[in-house]
Amino acid sequence: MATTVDKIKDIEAEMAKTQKNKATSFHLGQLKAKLAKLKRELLTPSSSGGGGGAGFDVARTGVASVGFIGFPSVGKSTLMSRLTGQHSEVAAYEFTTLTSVPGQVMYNGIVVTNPNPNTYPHPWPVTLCINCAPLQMIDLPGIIEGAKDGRGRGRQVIAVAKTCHLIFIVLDVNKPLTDKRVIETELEGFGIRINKGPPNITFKKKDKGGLNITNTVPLSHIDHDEIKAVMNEYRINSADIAIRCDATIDDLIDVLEAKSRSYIPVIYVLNKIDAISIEELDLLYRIPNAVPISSEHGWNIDELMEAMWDKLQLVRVYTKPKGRLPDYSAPVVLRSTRCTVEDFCNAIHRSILEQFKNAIVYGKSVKHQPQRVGLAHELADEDIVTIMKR
Ligand SMILES: Nc1nc2c(ncn2[C@@H]2O[C@H](COP(=O)(O)OP(=O)(O)OP(=O)(O)O)[C@@H](O)[C@H]2O)c(=O)[nH]1
Ligand SMILES: [K+]
Ligand SMILES: [Mg+2]
Repeated sequence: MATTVDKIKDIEAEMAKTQKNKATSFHLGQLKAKLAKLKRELLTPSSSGGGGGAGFDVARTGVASVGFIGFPSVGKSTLMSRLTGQHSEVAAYEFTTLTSVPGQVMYNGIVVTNPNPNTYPHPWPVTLCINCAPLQMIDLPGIIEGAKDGRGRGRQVIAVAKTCHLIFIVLDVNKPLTDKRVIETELEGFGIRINKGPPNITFKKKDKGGLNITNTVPLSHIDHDEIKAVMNEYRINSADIAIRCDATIDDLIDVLEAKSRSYIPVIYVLNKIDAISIEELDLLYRIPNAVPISSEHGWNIDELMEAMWDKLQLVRVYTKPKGRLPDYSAPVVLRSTRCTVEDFCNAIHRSILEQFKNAIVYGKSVKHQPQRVGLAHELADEDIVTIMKR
């Protein structure tokens, strides 16, 4: 019996020899959908095509975790030791790291809360926040091309990265830059979408009425035939599909496969810049979302930390006990997708909700300084909050 990998190869071969035009678009849509389903099968651990074997996942600590992905010997473990002080074996030979190694870094973002009372929305003096947030770093074994299809232990490695809040794709600047594309393809093949959000497509299944496809922008990549072919392949006969971006067939499939897709920010960590010239370094600075560093020499690590903080989009909220100054020593750190007053209360202690009356907020999330808000109010970075009890 043909394995899932074989079936995938067959479909890919057929797609390669099928020219894209009006007459073939239905067929191509069908093939793409088939391919997506087979790939999902491959990623489901219990499937026959699956790699099996123990995973590398680790207990999560801190407010967010950052996974290190890269080819062997690009310097992931050197970076890990540099950032966290956590020892992770470093050596010149490939596959030195054999399992996941977690460590913690305290992001020491210094927050100047009141540089100018006229422009800053609260009346307290300049204060520094030192320990801003504990972040978990996860050093991982090196992967090789074909990892997503089961080569080496790449699948387990990428599976850990898929549950992280940020991925460092670590590259050796002495190696060809095409490595970047290879790693991206590995992650994409595993359902990870890099530095982008879900496509702006809404999709609602219905019991009857057929397919109702609307688009608010012209579609230059797909026609309705292709969309129908994909839906047909997913056995969806009736649905409202509203497309609000110039979507591709892959975007549509991502929406249908939403459960197995993860949208994760990535920083390209371009390591070993100690081995190149200034002219070469200038070129590296043109690559978007990249930070050139030297793990070994500790060069540009601060810039990497800042880029990490920006990408994580964490929200620091300071508590202000009634009648006292805000406590800047230890912010409550929330993720930007879950940063309501209710999330804030839960992060402190569950029991707070039982006595909650309202919250008094100073900061960027409110129009008036201060403003009384309820549980559903979304907080912003550096807000100051007093919880009023009943
Ligand atoms: N010149 C230079 N060498 C580095 C740098 N960082 C790491 N190395 C060297 O690169 C080699 C591999 O480093 P590791 O940290 O073990 O690389 P890794 O990516 O963890 O490797 P695996 O665990 O095998 O995947 C070692 O010889 C390091 O000393 C750097 O910034 N500059
Ligand atoms: K190594
Ligand atoms: Mg290593």
